[in-house]
Amino acid sequence: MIRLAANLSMLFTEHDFLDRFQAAADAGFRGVEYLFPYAHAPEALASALRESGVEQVLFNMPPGDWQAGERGLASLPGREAEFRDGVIEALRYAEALGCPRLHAMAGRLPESADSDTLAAHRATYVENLRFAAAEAARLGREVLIEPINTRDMPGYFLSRQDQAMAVLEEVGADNLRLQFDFYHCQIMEGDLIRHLERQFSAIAHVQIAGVPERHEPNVGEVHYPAIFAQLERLGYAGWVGCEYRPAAGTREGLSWGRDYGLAG
Ligand SMILES: O=C(O)[C@@H](O)C(=O)CO
Ligand SMILES: [Mg+2]
Repeated sequence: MIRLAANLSMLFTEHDFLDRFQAAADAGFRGVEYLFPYAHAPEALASALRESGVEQVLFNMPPGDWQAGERGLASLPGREAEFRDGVIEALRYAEALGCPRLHAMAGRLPESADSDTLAAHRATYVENLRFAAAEAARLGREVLIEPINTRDMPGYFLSRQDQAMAVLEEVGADNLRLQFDFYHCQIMEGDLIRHLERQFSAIAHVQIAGVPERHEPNVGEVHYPAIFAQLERLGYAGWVGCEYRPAAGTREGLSWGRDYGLAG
């Protein structure tokens, strides 16, 4: 069964952040995800979850200075202490929100990156992910890594599926898993169903959006009904994060999800 989660960083932005939980529930979503919870007290978020009856399915660890263009810390040499503090802070929120999985963003390479820079990022990434996975395991949580397309995020360290699979293997932690975002994979590599099949056992969460505009999933070059059918055939039991920017209003664009329980 396809279970849809609303990404509250992109959907329902017509509402104040804490009101988006109820708006998502009213539209038929049973789960929510978003980039970052840290601007709000965990108690306020927990009460928004409780009152709306939706589950918190995912959020991201602190990403460094987002306004300054940072996109995660996990692979950044010299920022290990900050990354590790962020892991502890994210786990504190995960406990308060009952959230089972956390995304650790990798960060960007400098423009001048050479092979030594790449090797240093890779070594830092592996060590930091080992730390994050061990801390998360003590609390029964998962840590996810997500390849992101370098057109939207130039220089992002983790951009390809085989790179992510090699990192998962090298870290070797059962609770370190893959966040498979069909939008990013289509832009970087295509061949979505074959990637899904090959990586299925590593996948803990998937996300969708239309390509190339990142609007509703029924607009653009990806045929999501075939992907949903394949997820069902494979027995996918996780959530499908709806991480797209509505072309007009959020509610106005939900008709694509009628077959999956949305009030479009
Ligand atoms: O795909 C994305 O953009 C997100 O899942 C994310 O976590 C980083 O922006
Ligand atoms: Mg994503």
